[in-house]
Amino acid sequence: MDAMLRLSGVSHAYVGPGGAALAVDGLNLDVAAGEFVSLVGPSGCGKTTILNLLAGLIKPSRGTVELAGEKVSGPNPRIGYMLQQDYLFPWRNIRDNALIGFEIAGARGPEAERRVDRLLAEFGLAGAARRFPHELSGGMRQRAALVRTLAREPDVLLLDEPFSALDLLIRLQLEDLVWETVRARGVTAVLVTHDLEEAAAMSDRVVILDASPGRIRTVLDVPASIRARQPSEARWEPEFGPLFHRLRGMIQDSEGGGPGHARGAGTQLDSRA
Ligand SMILES: Nc1ncnc2c1ncn2[C@@H]1O[C@H](COP(=O)(O)OP(=O)(O)OP(=O)(O)O)[C@@H](O)[C@H]1O
Repeated sequence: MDAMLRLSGVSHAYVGPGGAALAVDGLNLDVAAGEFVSLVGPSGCGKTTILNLLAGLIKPSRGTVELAGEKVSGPNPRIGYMLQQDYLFPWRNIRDNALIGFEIAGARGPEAERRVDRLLAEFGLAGAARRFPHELSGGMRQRAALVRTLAREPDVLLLDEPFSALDLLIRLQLEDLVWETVRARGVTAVLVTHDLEEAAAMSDRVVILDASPGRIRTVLDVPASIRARQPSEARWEPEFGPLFHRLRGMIQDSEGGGPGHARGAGTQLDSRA
């Protein structure tokens, strides 16, 4: 299958007063159309930098980033980006927040409004359409942010820890919602997360990055039985436990530690998550 996203020999260095620091080093990665890939690795290993490169928000110091065979040279409406914070405008109601992308593109009209209203209903937000962000729960705000991102029908969804600020139950609901949405629409997704369970339950493949600078240590294929189930159900599959333990072992290796290096329950990569 042709790659929807392709990173070829990509390196990125941030230049500061102390000189240049390499955040991503010679990365090669293909993500097929409709595939769901997670990036995991120790804090500072370059995960967000990789998403920003894919989004065209920063340019690689070396190598190329391609979207459907075309070089990414700046932000592209075919790519939607969702972050841990919802970044909803507090002075706009939920519906008007969701329509902002169309307004910026000069494309707000009856068709755009119909599309947003449909998505708001699908995401259980029809009754909240005229409410303002401060009147909603964190989970509802993230759903509203998701509606805003999906309204322009992106081919690619980049997700940078979008669930990490939410309570566990809300997080599980949103994982299912995002998973179902991208599967149903054939969207290509790249998720950055510190939650290994989340990565294993949502993805087709998990990319494990080395401590620093960003290099791929290994890529783990998720078994078909897990991929076939929505994330909340996938966790009950017999193969899930062994997969999780393999993933945790690889992460400990990538951090340069052995079994004694495990932290807490071992599902999170750092204390922030
Ligand atoms: N704007 C920037 N200027 C300078 N250095 C930066 C900048 N952004 C990130 N870095 C550095 O690049 C490296 C990779 O950062 P990045 O945020 O991509 O890692 P990460 O894996 O997403 O980290 P975390 O898991 O903590 O979010 C880190 O050493 C970080 O300090």
